[in-house]
Amino acid sequence: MKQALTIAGFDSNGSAGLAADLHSFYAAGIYGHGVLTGVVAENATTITASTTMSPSFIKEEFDDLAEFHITAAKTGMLANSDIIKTVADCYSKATFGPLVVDPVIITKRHNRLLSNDAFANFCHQLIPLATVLTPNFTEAEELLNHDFNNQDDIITGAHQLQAMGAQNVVIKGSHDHNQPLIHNYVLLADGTDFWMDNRFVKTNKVNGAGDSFSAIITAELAKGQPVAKAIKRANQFVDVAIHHPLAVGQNFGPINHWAGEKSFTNDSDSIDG
Ligand SMILES: Nc1ncnc2c1ncn2[C@@H]1O[C@H](COP(=O)(O)OP(=O)(O)OP(=O)(O)O)[C@@H](O)[C@H]1O
Ligand SMILES: Cc1ncc(CO)c(N)n1
Repeated sequence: MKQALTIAGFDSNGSAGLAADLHSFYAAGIYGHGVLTGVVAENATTITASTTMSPSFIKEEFDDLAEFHITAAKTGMLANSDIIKTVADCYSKATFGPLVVDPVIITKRHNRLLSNDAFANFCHQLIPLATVLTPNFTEAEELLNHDFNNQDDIITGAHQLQAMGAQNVVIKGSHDHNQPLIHNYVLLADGTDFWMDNRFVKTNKVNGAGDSFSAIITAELAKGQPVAKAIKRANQFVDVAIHHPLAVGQNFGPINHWAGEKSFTNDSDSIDG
């Protein structure tokens, strides 16, 4: 059985974080393990409280997973510099395969999930471990400390993130309600690149879209798929999952992992590497 690991926080409303990652692993046919870093209490509108696991507890979780044959891992909410240091240290000593780093810095509802004083640790200790780095538009701007004003800025930004140590970079596009498309930019380790343009859907059911995107990349890498194919597969999964919303939550809500799962069985061989 192929096995993957998510190193992430739990979101009480189930739409994001570790729960979304495990839904995604399951949908991709992968067994999922989880190193819990923290918990957020979230209703259908906003996060109301959060707490974190201690570094010693996180280390214990890593130690207990050493006996499993995990072939890819991802990070989600790491919250603070102590957790980043612990995760970077534990991951470097483990043999968990490629690492997808999703910089969970700020949510769509503008809740900050990474403390400001943890940016330096994130950049110096985690980004160099990333097989794939998947910031959203705002996170990429924050990591590089400058705004993107056009597509050339995004391309330059991805190269800068690669120079910081990430092998492959996906900068997820901004969401503009007046624009028909979301432009997601992919820069691969060999210097080749491409855009994934998705039709913008006017919906509030997009919680955990980014977590699920990085989780499906992880699941595909755990199966041994090439990076480009894993990224395209994840993009298709999330796109289908957003186009078939679930009636969960009176306001914001989750993407539909069941619909995403069907996209695997329908045309899993149709994506070029
Ligand atoms: N409204 C939307 N319509 C269509 N696609 C969307 C929409 N929102 C997000 N996506 C897709 O979801 C994927 C994840 O991108 P997004 O920018 O939402 O990540 P994120 O901000 O990290 O998500 P989150 O923090 O909620 O997990 C991308 O492939 C993007 O194209
Ligand atoms: C625990 C957690 N991780 C990530 C996000 C953002 O998707 C969230 N809302 N909660």
